[in-house]
Amino acid sequence: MNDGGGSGRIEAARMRQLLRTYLVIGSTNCCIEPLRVLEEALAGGVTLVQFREKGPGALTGAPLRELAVQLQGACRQRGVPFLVNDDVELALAIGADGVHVGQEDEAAVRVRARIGDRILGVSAHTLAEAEAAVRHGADYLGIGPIYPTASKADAKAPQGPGILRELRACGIALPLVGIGGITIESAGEIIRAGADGIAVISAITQAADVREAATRFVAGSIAESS
Ligand SMILES: Cc1ncc(COP(=O)(O)OP(=O)(O)O)c(N)n1
Ligand SMILES: Cc1ncsc1CCOP(=O)(O)O
Ligand SMILES: [Mg+2]
Repeated sequence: MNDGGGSGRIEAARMRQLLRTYLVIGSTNCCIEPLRVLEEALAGGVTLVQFREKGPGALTGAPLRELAVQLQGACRQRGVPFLVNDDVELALAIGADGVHVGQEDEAAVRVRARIGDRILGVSAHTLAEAEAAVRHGADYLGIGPIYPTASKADAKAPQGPGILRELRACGIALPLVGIGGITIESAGEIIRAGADGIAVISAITQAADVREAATRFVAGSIAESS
């Protein structure tokens, strides 16, 4: 399953649906067992999952692969696509539904050649980066950080929702997801600014009640789209 719904690249309309409540998760983001956090978030209705194992204490080697396979299995049980951040080798090895790469990672045009029709997400911070990613075969763009974040040590300066309005005004039509410091309270503004969804790490993974937090994001997303 890459949830393109069969052979060929995923349709933009389907990609927009998947981006509505996009969980990004790694062991360093979780206060309890990552599988338990993911299962609670899936029960709350998250629509897409990215495995992002980065930062101090991040797993490597066999333990990293084992966690990836474990989390992917939980997503498969719920029919939610599972993407891998940065590591194209790992994504291909475990049969993930796609990858997300940034401007400092393997070039999007080469990743597209390696992954075939699987989902390809690319980070963009400027119109030029967004236009290049579109040319190079991205299925969606990750835009941010929108707000300050403690989950990415090397994050660029927060841009605010205005970057989303700018990209849309300049003709970027690809599915967009906002990321960076997004909370339940700020999610609506991200959608109104032009994003198709929101990507979240800490507001879900570090919530006192993960399922409830995910549920509130999903409910907010539905309300914004109605
Ligand atoms: C959905 C989404 N958007 C942006 C990012 C950031 O990717 P990148 O710039 O490559 O930084 P790292 O996440 O690799 O530190 C993302 N991972 N997901
Ligand atoms: C991976 C990434 N890319 C830009 S900001 C960020 C971290 C988002 O984490 P949080 O939702 O906890 O701010
Ligand atoms: Mg990256």
